[in-house]
Amino acid sequence: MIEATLCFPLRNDGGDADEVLLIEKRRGLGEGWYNGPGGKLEAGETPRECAVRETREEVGLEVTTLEKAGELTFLLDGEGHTRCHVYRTRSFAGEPTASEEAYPEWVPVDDVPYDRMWDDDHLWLPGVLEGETVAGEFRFEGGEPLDEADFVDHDLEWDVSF
Ligand SMILES: Nc1nc2c([nH]c(=O)n2[C@H]2C[C@H](O)[C@@H](COP(=O)(O)OP(=O)(O)OP(=O)(O)O)O2)c(=O)[nH]1
Repeated sequence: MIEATLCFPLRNDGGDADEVLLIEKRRGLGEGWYNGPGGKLEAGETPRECAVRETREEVGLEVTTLEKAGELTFLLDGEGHTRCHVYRTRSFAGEPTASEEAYPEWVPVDDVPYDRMWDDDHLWLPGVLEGETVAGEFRFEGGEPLDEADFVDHDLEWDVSF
């Protein structure tokens, strides 16, 4: 199974609302959709190290003090395809900048463009952005690539400890 990560940097907008740093993905799986910075683990890397590296590579932000918020398993045609470790953080240095892989954008947490994201994201990302923890299993059907398969059903468990 592919091991991958997602990282959701959060900041206060100066009032009483929060914003999340999303990327518009410019290539690879999920191209053209919004997501958090993230990607696949490299050899010898921990999920946390991967989330830090991918966020640096994709948007130039140095994130620290990552809080584990989720563990998501994506199944394709009944077989484990990707396990994704989800983090959030309010600690980072630098300014988001575009890369070959991603255009970054601060988005109000109440205005996340779920219609331009993976079909399952509206089920778990709102809770993650509110500070909850989640374990989820998401079943897709229709063959590779995963981002062209149909999302068919899911199980979610909230308030899990990692
Ligand atoms: N939000 C969300 N992210 C997902 C879903 N499924 C899924 O694989 N992802 C994430 C996990 C990874 O962060 C990312 C895919 O990995 P990636 O960005 O490295 O893929 P890629 O094909 O572009 O790989 P690369 O060439 O850059 O190595 O998509 C999903 O249903 N929702």
